[in-house]
Amino acid sequence: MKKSPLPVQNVNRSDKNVSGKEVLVKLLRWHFGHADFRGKQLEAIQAVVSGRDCFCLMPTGGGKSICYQIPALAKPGIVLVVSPLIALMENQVMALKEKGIAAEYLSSTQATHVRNKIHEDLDSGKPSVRLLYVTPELIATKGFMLKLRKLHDRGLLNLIAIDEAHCISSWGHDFRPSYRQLSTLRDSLADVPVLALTATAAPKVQTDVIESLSLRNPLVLKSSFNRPNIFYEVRYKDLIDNAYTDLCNLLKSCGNICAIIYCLERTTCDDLSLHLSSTGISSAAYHAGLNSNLRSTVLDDWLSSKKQVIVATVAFGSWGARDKRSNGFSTEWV
Ligand SMILES: Nc1ncnc2c1ncn2[C@@H]1O[C@H](COP(=O)(O)OP(=O)(O)OP(=O)(O)O)[C@@H](O)[C@H]1O
Repeated sequence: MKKSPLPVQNVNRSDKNVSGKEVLVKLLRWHFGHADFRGKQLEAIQAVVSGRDCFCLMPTGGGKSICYQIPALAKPGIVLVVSPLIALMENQVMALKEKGIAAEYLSSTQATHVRNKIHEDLDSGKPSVRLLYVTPELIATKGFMLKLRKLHDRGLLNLIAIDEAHCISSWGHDFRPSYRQLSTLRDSLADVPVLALTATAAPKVQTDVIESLSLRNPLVLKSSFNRPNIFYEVRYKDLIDNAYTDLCNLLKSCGNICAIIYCLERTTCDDLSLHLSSTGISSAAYHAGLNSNLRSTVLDDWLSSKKQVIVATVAFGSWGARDKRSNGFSTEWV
């Protein structure tokens, strides 16, 4: 059953009240069912709802999304979320909609009528959308920047959240040129607070992100990267008779688990996925060589447990296993 959202108008609009812990915890419990904030979440949320820029470093799965989702519920207006991957946007928007939260994403993969509907909402007197996910490429277009300025002039832009903010830095492992364009956001939308989120800890990257986005006196939050619930093991391919067989045995010994296997090359994904399927492990390949419909289907099948294992390149997203490559593949259990 969908919950009706806690009406924003019930929240007193003075910044002091909307950033109060009691109000924010109430929103967290009502909409997300979590008992309390974790790590640095509350500090990040309080900073941005009070209008301060924030740089937030949290490990993968640390709960970064809540840091911009709660502000969208605490204050009127729209939270713009810049995300590098359509699969991630789709996934978050779907999860938010299931919770009764008005979220949308804009991407070139959507049908024109879907995009038009979102634009109509944005152009209406009182847009219903609270979280709008977009790619950095869209921000770089003149037309969309104009739209953002109009929303801003009408006092409707609450926050700009930049997920995977390390992509802006050429020092990082994931530099994406379109992220560089985000540096224009500060010039065009000067007084909208910016929240930069990343799980990449290199100090050079942090400084670069803060400078590139022109964050003003940002609150810099860094969470611990110690993940006691994660077990790491490296197996060297040259010490194993057959890496595929070893991997199949490992998967089978874990029972009916859900897994991601990251590979360096598309052909390895296809090949390994076929191999796993031939041994009775339901799996699918995911990489940039597949069309977006197929990638969406693979993601849905995996999320709904129709497929047990996804064999992917980094196109599958920044879900954390990128740096753990060893001898051709790495795995992350979820
Ligand atoms: N305060 C909380 N209490 C309990 N669970 C939480 C809390 N905040 C977030 N979570 C849960 O933690 C998980 C990870 O959250 P989330 O996806 O936001 O992490 P993330 O830091 O954005 O990860 P990634 O780096 O992969 O994007 C989710 O299942 C979410 O529901």
